[in-house]
Formats: sequence, C-alpha cells, structure tokens
Amino acid sequence: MKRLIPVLKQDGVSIDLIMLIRTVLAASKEISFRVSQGALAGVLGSTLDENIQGEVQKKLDVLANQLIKDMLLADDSVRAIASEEEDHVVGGNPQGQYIVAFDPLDGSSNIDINGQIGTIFTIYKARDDVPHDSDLQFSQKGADQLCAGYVLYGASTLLVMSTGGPTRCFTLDQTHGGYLLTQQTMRVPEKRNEFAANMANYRYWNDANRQFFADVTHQDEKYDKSSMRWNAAMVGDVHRVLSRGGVFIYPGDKRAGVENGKIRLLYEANPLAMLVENAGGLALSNGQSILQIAPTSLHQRVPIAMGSKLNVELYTAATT
Ligand SMILES: O=P(O)(O)OC[C@H]1O[C@](O)(COP(=O)(O)O)[C@@H](O)[C@@H]1O
Ligand SMILES: [Mg+2]
Ligand SMILES: [Mg+2]
Repeated sequence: MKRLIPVLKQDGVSIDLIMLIRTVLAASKEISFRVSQGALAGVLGSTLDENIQGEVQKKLDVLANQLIKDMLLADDSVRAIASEEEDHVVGGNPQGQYIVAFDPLDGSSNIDINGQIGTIFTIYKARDDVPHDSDLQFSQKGADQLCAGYVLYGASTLLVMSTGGPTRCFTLDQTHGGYLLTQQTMRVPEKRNEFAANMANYRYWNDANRQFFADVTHQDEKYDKSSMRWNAAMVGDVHRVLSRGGVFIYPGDKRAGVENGKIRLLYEANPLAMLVENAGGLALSNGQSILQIAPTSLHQRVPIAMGSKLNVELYTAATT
C-alpha cells in the first residue's frame, strides 16, 4: 500500500503544501491516540465554557483545537488560522503562504458515547491584499481551496482528502503511525435513497421541507425503499455518503440563530463540498453551488444538501 507523501507527490502537490498537510496530520494522530484512550486520557465531558456560537465546549473540542493551533502556528508556512473554537482569526507568520481553517472536533455530542467524530480542515493560499491576521484572509470562495480533508476517528482512523484532484481515502496504520492509501478514488453513486437529516427539526421547517420529507418517509415512488441515517456528526454522515451514496441535508429553520441551518460555511460545508464534488457528487445551498458562495463572515452558516447528484437535485427542486 502506498504511503501518503508519494501519493501527494504523484498528484503534483508542491513540497510546501505537502509539508503543511503533514503538520495538520501530525496533530490528527495525536488526537486519534487521545480519542482511542477515551476516559483513560481524561478527554470525556464538558468544560464550563462556551464558544462564540454559544455552544458548550467539550474537553476534547478544546484539546483538539489547542493541539492543531499550536502545531500550525509553529509552522512557518502558515499566515493565519481560523477555527470553530476561536472567535477570530489568529495570525501566524506574516510571510507564510497559506491559511488554514478547521473544525477541530466535529460531532462533539458523540464524544461521550464513543460515537463517530472527526477533524475537518481546509487550506487556501494567503491573501496579500489584506492584513495577515484579518478575518478577510478567509473571505475566499470554497472553489479556491487548495486542499480539503477530514480525519474520521471511527473504528479505524481514516483520512479523506483532495488536493484538487480525486477524493482519496487513507487509513492510519497504528503500527507505524503513517497514513496508507486504501481507496484510490472515492465515487458517490448517482442515486441512493438514503437520507441524513435531523427529523426532530420537522416542527421548525418550512412547508416545502416538510412536504419533501413527508414524501420520503411515506415512500413516494421517487423515493422507493428510502431509509434514514443520522450520526449527529456531519463528518460521519458525509463519510457514509462518500462511501455508498445518499444525501446529507441541513436546512435553515424557524429557530432563532438557525435560520441558515447549523453547518458553518468555512470549515464544515466548503471542505466537505469539495470532497463530495471531486467524488462525482453535488453540494448545493438553496440551489446555489456551495463552492461559489462569497463568504460574509467567519462563522457564517449555510443551509446545505450534499451527496448523490440525483437526490440533491430532487431535494433542491422540491424546496427552492
Ligand atoms: O443534531 P443537531 O443538533 O441537529 O446538529 C448536528 C450537526 O451539528 C454538528 O455537530 C456541528 O458540529 P460540531 O460538533 O463541530 O459543533 C454537525 O456535525 C452535525 O451534523
Ligand atoms: Mg462541526
Ligand atoms: Mg466542532
């Protein structure tokens, strides 16, 4: 099995970018180890703090954020970072050529139940036209991502990543501590009636979304043999979609603060959209390509539907 770096070199990725990806992955290996140790490593439970989005921070949210942040800020190629757990952009080396955004721990509510969790990351070229530590560094479209990936801390630790070409899957070999290529090219099937949505939000959805999910659950012939899957961790749900098709949907709803759904554009929607589209799937927000959205703020949320092309199109036709 091929190791990560030769694969990246073969894909034509520059040495500088490869070195930065290595930094992100070094942090992921440390997180993977702590996750596998669970209560033994003291990583379960909550802190007394909230992040800027009013969510209670879990100990592992804080730990994962600190590990990734420290490693990235020690890397000279990093001009700035943005994280779900940081209110604002944190400046790095003003001469660094890259910026990195990440969700250090996605699926925080799964930490304490030994469920699927992951780290999502994205890398862009730094902007020379704005200060190095400005939020505006990250005011770039998802289509400009140089690299997008996630590490899924599941039964095995997987890395799913694209550097502009195909979406590839690597498995962390715990015996030597490196990621090995285990799926050369991931392909999202064109259609699969497997839906991931938080159905408990039905009461908050608009009529179009209610009607769509009523059709799905009442087996309208278009959604023959449909089934529901919900991990409460987008990274796990999107991994299933990438592996065998289906669709992940998080619409906006009537709750204050959830008008645009819960998924953050910069470090959740954009990287996962790039991975899904580079595997032949589709990722839309109210009918618009997620990757073409011009960001308006760092922690901006967007309604999303991503996965098998036909399923995303059917959903979009019914709700926009
Ligand atoms: O179950 P809910 O509250 O509707 O929301 C679940 C969604 O929120 C998220 O957990 C947000 O991620 P964090 O755990 O990083 O805050 C998504 O991964 C997930 O799909
Ligand atoms: Mg998240
Ligand atoms: Mg998170």
